[in-house]
Amino acid sequence: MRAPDTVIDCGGLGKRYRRSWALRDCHLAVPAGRVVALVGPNGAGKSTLLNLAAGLTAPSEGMLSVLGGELPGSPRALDRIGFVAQNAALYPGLTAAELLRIGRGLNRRWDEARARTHLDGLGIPLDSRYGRLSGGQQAQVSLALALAKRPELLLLDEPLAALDPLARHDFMAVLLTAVAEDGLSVLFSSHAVGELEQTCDYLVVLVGGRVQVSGEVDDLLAGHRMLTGPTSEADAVAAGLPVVRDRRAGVQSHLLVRTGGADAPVGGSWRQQRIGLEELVLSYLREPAASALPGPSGAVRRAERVLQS
Ligand SMILES: Nc1ncnc2c1ncn2[C@@H]1O[C@H](COP(=O)(O)OP(=O)(O)OP(=O)(O)O)[C@@H](O)[C@H]1O
Repeated sequence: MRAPDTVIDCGGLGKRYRRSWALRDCHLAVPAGRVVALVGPNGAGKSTLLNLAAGLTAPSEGMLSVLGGELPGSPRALDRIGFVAQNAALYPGLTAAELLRIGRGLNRRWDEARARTHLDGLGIPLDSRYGRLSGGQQAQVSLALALAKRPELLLLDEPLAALDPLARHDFMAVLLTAVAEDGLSVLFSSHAVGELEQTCDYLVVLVGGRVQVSGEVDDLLAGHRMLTGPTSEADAVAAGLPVVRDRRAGVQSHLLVRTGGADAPVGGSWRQQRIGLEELVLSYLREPAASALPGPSGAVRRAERVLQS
């Protein structure tokens, strides 16, 4: 089977719970082979999007497909997707070994040796009851179960939320090893924006149920500049550029602008520098009206990939 170009495609996707919309008019084309961070404030719709991709709930409007055209929840999608829900509460009275046995019975593809090696390597005893393990160990058992399916796409809903820094590090190390070995794609929601730059290579920011930012991390970082200069000239500079965030601090102003990759066309007393992913994400979250979505260049790149394949 040919590997898909995209792992999540949606257009005009909406999900309504009674009168309120959890997601509205979402358009995404997430390329395969990426570790994708899904970021946004509480209630932005992250879990809703992950649940839709896992096939646990159905869209109210629009279209959503996974793994290059599969219907979420269909047998072909279920076989190829691993999902760890938010606060994944596995049966607390069962041991890790018993959970593995259940997984083996429920999945057509099941790599038990991999799961055992994973848990052995972290010193997690297979005969411990899940409910007696620490939060970090429970997260590792959930990850081991999800990876034992050898999924092509792994969906993780806030996997790091309850973990201390060391446990987060261990969790991401196991995940990134699996990504390197299997080439699987990962979509994980997270509030830990400070840690994303080391772990993800694609970013989706959801705000108020809509996609505010989506793109390759490298492109996003290359495509923004922080401009610093005299407030007396800030209006004139801002007028000619797509400004994401405008901060006036006395005589000096800071403008975060989208440049599309090149330096911004400013000189004189203005300095410009690149920013890190955390600052970029926080700037967009503080300015919900700003957006950075794939324009024609993204569409061209996708079209080129299709033509080359
Ligand atoms: N089953 C449900 N019934 C009714 N409303 C729901 C349901 N699930 C989610 N919602 C609503 O949909 C919106 C999006 O919720 P969702 O859980 O997807 O956000 P989130 O980004 O994952 O939030 P958090 O970061 O707090 O986990 C919220 O307003 C929430 O109250």
